[in-house]
Amino acid sequence: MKVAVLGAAGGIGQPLSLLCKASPLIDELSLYDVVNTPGVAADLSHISTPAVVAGYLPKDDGMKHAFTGCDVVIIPAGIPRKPGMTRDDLFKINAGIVRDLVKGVTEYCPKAFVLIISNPVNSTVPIAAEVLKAAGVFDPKKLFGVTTLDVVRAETFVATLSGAKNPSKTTIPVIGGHSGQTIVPLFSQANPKVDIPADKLDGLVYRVQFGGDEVVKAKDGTGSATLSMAYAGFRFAEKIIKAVKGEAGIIEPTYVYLPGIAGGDAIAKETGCEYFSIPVELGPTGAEKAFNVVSNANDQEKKLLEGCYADLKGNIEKGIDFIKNPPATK
Ligand SMILES: NC(=O)C1=CN([C@@H]2O[C@H](COP(=O)(O)OP(=O)(O)OC[C@H]3O[C@@H](n4cnc5c(N)ncnc54)[C@H](O)[C@@H]3O)[C@@H](O)[C@H]2O)C=CC1
Ligand SMILES: O=C([O-])CC(=O)C(=O)O
Repeated sequence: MKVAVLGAAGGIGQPLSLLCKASPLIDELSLYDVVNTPGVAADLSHISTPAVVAGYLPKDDGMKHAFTGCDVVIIPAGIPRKPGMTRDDLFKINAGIVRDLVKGVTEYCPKAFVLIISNPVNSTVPIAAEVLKAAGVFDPKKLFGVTTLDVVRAETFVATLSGAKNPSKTTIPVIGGHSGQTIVPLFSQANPKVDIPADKLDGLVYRVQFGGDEVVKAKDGTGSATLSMAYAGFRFAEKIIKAVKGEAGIIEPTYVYLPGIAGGDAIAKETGCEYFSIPVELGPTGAEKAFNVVSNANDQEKKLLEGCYADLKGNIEKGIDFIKNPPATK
């Protein structure tokens, strides 16, 4: 199992690489960034776990060496938000970064599972899909927008009300996209059931939708969530790796191209969105089945979903357009 982290020297990349190095499921860890990967790799390589670590920079065919033979590619490369910015404000810089890295994937590891963390996820995943399509290697079951941090936040914040001792033992579908009102937690479908006092519900939903802003504000100009994102990114990557290795029954929400996944067409029709975060069952070939939790949303959640669709469709179009009609100066 060879895993690459692209943007490995960054705020997310370093702790995510640490978690990968600590995992007994990974044999080879490839760290790629435009800066500092030799140092990060040297540091991690002293940890006494099986994974063999190597760091690469763009020079000396670094991309080729870093990507070749990879089974899983995790992409947290790109700039983070500062206070006052939306995730969409990151598009100008991060769209081109994701495009170029995924072009590298098409050349050197076209069969890899690709996990996109770089924001705006609502648009960077369609960008990745268009690049993979253009190269004739798009497998929708293998491309994922990582929305696990929204799920992790929902689990954590709901526990402050329910008093659950281990927040991660409550399953909460968080669906839609990964920004503001496109993030829709379906607390009515929590398992085990959670009782949320009516006067607390709006505040709880808001906290899940704008949890990222809470961290951006607290970090006061030095970046956005990195440690919780590394945790969430590793949690999702580990689930993919376990599914690939044959573990059955793994289900997690993730942002996927719905028409390419069993059960996805009906959800795309109902939501009007081709890309959507939805619980999917993971298996050896990737996202094997999408679960239509949208149909079971209650009235309050249906209202939230209307707000989600309105924003998400534009974000998806913007990503697709970036590849189909490239701006002259990018
Ligand atoms: N999906 C999610 O839930 C979350 C996504 N994010 C996003 O993750 C991204 C990274 O955030 P941080 O790690 O905090 O940023 P950072 O600035 O600390 O690290 C980004 C890294 O990417 C590298 N990089 C830039 N261009 C590159 C290229 N062409 N090839 C390889 N590496 C390149 C930089 O050198 C840097 O080391 C941001 O876009 C942020 O918005 C952050 C938190 C949650
Ligand atoms: O808020 C941000 O910009 C980073 C992010 O996606 C999150 O923390 O959910």
